[in-house]
Amino acid sequence: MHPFFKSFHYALKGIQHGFSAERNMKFHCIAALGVIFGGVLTGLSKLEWLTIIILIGGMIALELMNTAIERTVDLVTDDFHPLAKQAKDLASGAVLVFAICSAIIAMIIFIPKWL
Ligand SMILES: Nc1ncnc2c1ncn2[C@@H]1O[C@H](COP(=O)(O)OP(=O)(O)OP(=O)(O)O)[C@@H](O)[C@H]1O
Repeated sequence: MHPFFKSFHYALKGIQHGFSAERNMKFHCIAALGVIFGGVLTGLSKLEWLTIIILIGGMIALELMNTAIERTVDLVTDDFHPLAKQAKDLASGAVLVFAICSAIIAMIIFIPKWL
C-alpha cells in the first residue's frame, strides 16, 4: 500500500479505537448529533454552520489527543506519579476548556434565534 494510504488507514484505525474505547467520545457524538439536529430545526447561516463544524471537529480531535496522552502515560508508568497525574489532568483540562467555549458559542448562536 502507498505510504500516504497506509498513514490514512492508521489514522482511521485511531479514530475507530477512540470512538469504541472512550466513554466521553460517545457523549461528544451524542451532543454533536443534538447540535446538528437543533441547527437543522432552527435554521443556521453558512457562517454559523462553519462555526459548528469547527467546534464539533475540534472537540473530537481534542478528545482523541487526550486519549493518546492517557495511553502514553499508562504505557510509561502503572505507578502513581505526580507528573503522570499532571499530564492526564492537563490533557483533560484542555478538553474541558474547549467544551466550555463550545457551549458558550452554541448558546450565542442558538439562544437569540429561539427568543
Ligand atoms: N499513573 C498515574 N499517576 C498519578 N495519577 C494518575 C495516574 N493515572 C491516572 N491518574 C489520575 O487519575 C485520574 C483518572 O485517570 P484515568 O486514567 O482513569 O483517566 P480518566 O481521566 O478517567 O480518563 P477517561 O477519559 O478514560 O475516563 C487522572 O485524571 C489523574 O488525575
